[in-house]
Amino acid sequence: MSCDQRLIVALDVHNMETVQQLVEQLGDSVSYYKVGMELFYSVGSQVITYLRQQNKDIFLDLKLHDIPNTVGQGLATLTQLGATMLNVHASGGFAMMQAAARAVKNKADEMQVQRPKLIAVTILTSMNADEWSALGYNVDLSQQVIHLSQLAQKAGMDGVVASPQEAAQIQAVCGNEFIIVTPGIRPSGAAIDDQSRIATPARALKNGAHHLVIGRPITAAANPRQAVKDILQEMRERA
Ligand SMILES: O=C(O)c1cc(=O)[nH]c(=O)n1[C@@H]1O[C@H](COP(=O)(O)O)[C@@H](O)[C@H]1O
Repeated sequence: MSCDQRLIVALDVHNMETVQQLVEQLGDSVSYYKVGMELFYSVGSQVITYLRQQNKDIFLDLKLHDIPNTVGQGLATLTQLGATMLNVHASGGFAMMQAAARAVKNKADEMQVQRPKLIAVTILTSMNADEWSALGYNVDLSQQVIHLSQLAQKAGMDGVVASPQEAAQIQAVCGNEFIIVTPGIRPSGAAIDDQSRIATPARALKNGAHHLVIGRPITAAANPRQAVKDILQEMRERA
């Protein structure tokens, strides 16, 4: 089974044994993995070293959100790990995103390595309209996703994380080169879990997503390799 760079499998587990089992089981069918808070807080940078040894691309998803200096310094450190892509929260603001972009570029230049892509999370895919309005913003959720995407682009981000439901609008205003990463992907019939703004893999790709982040529909499946195979099939047939 050949892999597809558009699929990023979220390794939301908390020990190296499970990581190794999954990566071995998925073999050549997956070339891109996401390491998030659960795994990174549990095992630290050894997972990055391991995935690099396996020649995998890595999205290190730690969603930094703090004052510009703190985020910049944190990202400079993370840049040294050699991940393919890093992220921050767009709601940290324009100056924070600028500081983030600058810090990653400076560190990569200093180390003479390829600069990791840096993307901004717009509004979490778990959030629905009711939860959004409870936060007190007087703007439509999807409008805010578009606004944050434009702000992120202006601040020098390479792309955004958004739901597949907003991908088409983001592409329309930010262009084809701007990377759109969509979690909230559920193959038809799969459990929705804590996600809200979801779509199938095929729909997400049609809407313009460059990468699909998929976790539990693969990692919690009885047969993760078969789950990947089915998802890849769906991506190819209907994309
Ligand atoms: O930045 C992310 O990756 C992310 C942003 C977002 O808005 N929603 C979201 O679900 N994610 C991540 O994407 C993954 C989705 O996992 P599943 O819901 O299991 O497919 C999780 O690791 C989340 O941390």
